[in-house]
Amino acid sequence: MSNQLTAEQTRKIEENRRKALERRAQRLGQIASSNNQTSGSFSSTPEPPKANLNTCTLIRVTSNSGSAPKLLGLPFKQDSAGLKPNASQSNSSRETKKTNPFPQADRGAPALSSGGNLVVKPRTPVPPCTNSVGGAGSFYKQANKCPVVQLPSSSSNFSAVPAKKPAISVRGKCLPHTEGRFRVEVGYHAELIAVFKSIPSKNYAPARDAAALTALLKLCNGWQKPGAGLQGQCVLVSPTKFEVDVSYNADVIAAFKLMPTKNYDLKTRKWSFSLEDYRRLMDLLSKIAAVEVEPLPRAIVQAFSARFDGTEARSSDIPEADLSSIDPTLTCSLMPFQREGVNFAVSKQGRLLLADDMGLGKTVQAICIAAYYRSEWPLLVVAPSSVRFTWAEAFRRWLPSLSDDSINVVVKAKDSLQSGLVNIISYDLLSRIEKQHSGSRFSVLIMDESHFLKNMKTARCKAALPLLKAAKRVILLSGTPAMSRPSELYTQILAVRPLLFPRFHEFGLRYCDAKQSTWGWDYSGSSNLGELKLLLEESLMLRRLKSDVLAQLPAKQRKVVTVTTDSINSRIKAALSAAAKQLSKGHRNKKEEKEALLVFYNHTAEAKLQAIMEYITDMLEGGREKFLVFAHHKLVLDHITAELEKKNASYIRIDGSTPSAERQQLCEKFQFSTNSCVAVLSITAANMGLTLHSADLVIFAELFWNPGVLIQAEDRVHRIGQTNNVNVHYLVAKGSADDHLWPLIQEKMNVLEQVGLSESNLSDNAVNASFHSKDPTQRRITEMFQRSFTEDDGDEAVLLEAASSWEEAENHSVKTTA
Ligand SMILES: Nc1ncnc2c1ncn2[C@@H]1O[C@H](COP(=O)(O)OP(=O)(O)OP(=O)(O)O)[C@@H](O)[C@H]1O
Repeated sequence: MSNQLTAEQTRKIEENRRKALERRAQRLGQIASSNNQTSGSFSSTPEPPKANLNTCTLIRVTSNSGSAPKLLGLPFKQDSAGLKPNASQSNSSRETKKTNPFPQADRGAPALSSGGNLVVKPRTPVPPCTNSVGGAGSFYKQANKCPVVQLPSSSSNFSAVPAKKPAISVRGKCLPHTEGRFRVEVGYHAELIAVFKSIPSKNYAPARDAAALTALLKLCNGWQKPGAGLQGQCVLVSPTKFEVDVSYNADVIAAFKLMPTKNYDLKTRKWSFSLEDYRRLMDLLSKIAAVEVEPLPRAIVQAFSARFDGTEARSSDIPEADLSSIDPTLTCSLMPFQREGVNFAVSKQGRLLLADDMGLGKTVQAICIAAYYRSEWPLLVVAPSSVRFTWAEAFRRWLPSLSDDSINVVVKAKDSLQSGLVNIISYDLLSRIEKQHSGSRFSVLIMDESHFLKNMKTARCKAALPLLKAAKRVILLSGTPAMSRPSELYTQILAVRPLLFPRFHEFGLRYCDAKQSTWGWDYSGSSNLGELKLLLEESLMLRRLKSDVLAQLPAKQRKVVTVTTDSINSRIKAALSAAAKQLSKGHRNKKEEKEALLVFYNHTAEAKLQAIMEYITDMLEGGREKFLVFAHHKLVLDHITAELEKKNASYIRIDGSTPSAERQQLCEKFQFSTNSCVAVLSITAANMGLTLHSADLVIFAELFWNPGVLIQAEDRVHRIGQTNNVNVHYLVAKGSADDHLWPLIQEKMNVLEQVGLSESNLSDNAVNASFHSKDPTQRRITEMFQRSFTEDDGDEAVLLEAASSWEEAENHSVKTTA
C-alpha cells in the first residue's frame, strides 16, 4: 500500500480540517456568548427541592458584612439606594455584562437582576472565586448532603438567546431545621419567593449575622451608668428608628450630622436615626470623652436584630399557619383578626402573650393555637377557678374531635393533674398541690388571665413558674396584663421569653424608673413606656382593642360561663338534690309542679352564691372597671353587695325597694364615675328605663325564665350611645335548675331572633350542646319548665310572689346557718 496521498486526497483532508476548526470555533463562540449574556428564559416555575414539603422555613442569606443578600455566595453590599425597584439600573447592569466578554471577571462586579426589578450591586470589586462550581466558597462546601436550589440569573428578558446552559445567579441549599421542618437558605429571587409563598407551611426567618449581633450586644455590655459628664440615652421610638436624648454638645451634633439617616424634630428638639446607623453612631459617640450615652438595651438589640442590618422581616410578612389538621368547626369560625392571632402565635413558635381586649375571643384563639401543637399534648390550662368549667365547655364546643373523657377538670387536691389529654386547673388549686405534682411536665400550656402571675412572691406565681419553664409552648391570655405599673409585666415576659430580661433589675432600671432609696430599690415607677410597648409587640405580645376590630364583631356577644356548685356546704347540697328529686317525681296538678320548680330555682340561687362572688371578684381583679350584675333573688343581691362592701369596691344597687326618685341619681353616679363601679341590679325591677351604657359588660348571676326580660336587661348597656360591642355573660351552674332554664331561654331567644326581636348569637346549638341533656329524666324536667313558664306568662306575678315569700322564710334559716 502506498503512503503517498494524491493531491485530491490532501485537498479534501485540508478542507475537512478547516470545516472542523470552523465548527469548533462556532461552538466555543456560542458558549462564550451564552455565559456572557444572561441566557435562558425562566418561563416555568422552578421545581422546589424534592424534599418533603410539608413544613419549611425560609432563610434569607445575608453577606458577612451583614447588610445585603448573598448572591453567588459572595459578600455583596447594597448600593447606596439599597434594594429597590429600578428599571434604569437594571438596564445598565445588562449593558455592563454585554461589554464584558469574560464571565469569570464579570462575576465580581456586575449588577445582577433578580426577578426583573431588584438590583444588587457590589460596592467594591470582589476577588475572583476559585470554586469550580462557580465561586460560592464555603457556602457550597457545607451543602454536600442537601439539595441545592439553583436559579437562572434573570427571568425571561433574554429568551432569544440559546438557553443551553443558564448561568446560575442565585444558589441556595436545603437544610434540616427544627423538628419536622427543613429550611431553604437562599439569596433573594422574586420567582423563588413566589414559589415559597405558595407552600402552606412556609415560615420566614431573616438570617442573622452572628458577628454583627455580637458586636451590637457588646455595646450593651460595656455600658455602666456614668458618674459625671454629659449623659444621654438611646431610646427606640419606632420599629426602625431610635432617638438619642442628650443635651447640647458640639461634637455630638457633628457626629449626628455624619449619619445618613439623621432627622431633627424641631418640636421635640430631638435627633433620631434609622437603626442601620446605630452601630456607627455609637462608635463615634464613644470617642467623645465628655459624653456618655446609654445604649439601647440588650433585649431591644436582640428583638430587633434584623432591623440593624436592614434585613428586617416586617410584621405584615407573618405567614399563614397551616391549620388543616385542626377541627374545621374551629378554623372555619375564626374571625379574620383571630386568624391573624393564630398566625402570630405560630410565627412566635407558640410562645406569646395574647392581650386582646375582653370579649375578643382569646379562648377560641388559644384553643386553636394549642390545637396546632396537638402532637405535643397533654395540654394544661391554668385559669381562675370561676372559669374552669367554661374552659371545658369551650374545648367541647370548638374541638368536637376530642372525646369527652379526654378533658380533665381538676377539682380536688388528690385528683390527677395529667389524666386527660386536656387538663384544666385553677391557679389556687395548682398552688395547693404544687409539691404533689412537682414532676409534672406539660409541653403546651395555656395560662388564662395571666395577670394573676404579676407578683412573683405569690403562691400562684411560684407554682406556675416551674411549669412555665418546662413548657415548650406558652400561651398567656390577659386583657389587662398590667393594671398599674410595668413591673407587673415582668413575670409574664419571663414566662414567654426567659432570655429577654433574665434579671428583673435590668428590666426595672429601664422600664420601672428604678430608684435606690435607703430601704433598697423602688421599682414602682415607669419609664420608657413607648419603647417597652414596641419591644413587647415585636417579641411576644399581640393586643387588639375592640375599636380596632369593631367591624368584625357582633354588636352584642353572649357567653355562657359554666360555674360549679361543688364547694357548697352539705345542707345546701342536700336541699338542692332533694328539690331536684322532688321535681322528677310525678305531680298531681300544675300548681304542685310549679311549686316544685320554684323550690328548685330558689335553692339554685343559694347554691350559686359562692360561684357568683368568685366570678365577680375575678372580674374586678382582672381590671374590669364598670359592669352590671343582674340577679333575681334578694338573697343573691344582698350577698353581692355585702361582699363588695367587704372588698371596699364601689357599687350602686337598684332593686324593687329603690324609690324611683333615687334611681336616676344612682344611674348618674354609675355613668359618670371615673373609677371602677359595679351596678347590682334586680332582673325584674331594674330591667327597664335605665341607661347605663358607660359599661359594656353585663353579667347575669342568675337566670330568669323570660328571655324578653333578659334582653331588656341587656339593653341597659346595649343602647344608643354605646360605642363598643357589648359582652353578656350568663353564669350557668351545672347540677341546678339552670340546667333546665338555660335550654329554655336559649330556645326562646332563638325564636325572638327569627322574628328579628333579639340580636342573639346563641343560635349555634354547639354553643350549649352540653346543656341539652340526653338523660330522659332531665329532659322531662326541662319540658316541665317549658310548660310551666311559657304557656301562661300571666302566672309570672304569682311565681315572683311565691319566690319572694320563700326568700323571706329561707333568709332567716340561711342567716342562722351561715
Ligand atoms: N369566632 C367566633 N365565633 C363565634 N363565637 C365567638 C368567636 N370568638 C369568640 N366568640 C364568643 O365570644 C364570646 C367571648 O369570647 P371569649 O370569652 O373567648 O373572649 P375573651 O377575649 O376571652 O374575653 P375575656 O377577656 O372576657 O375572658 C364567647 O361566648 C365566645 O364563644
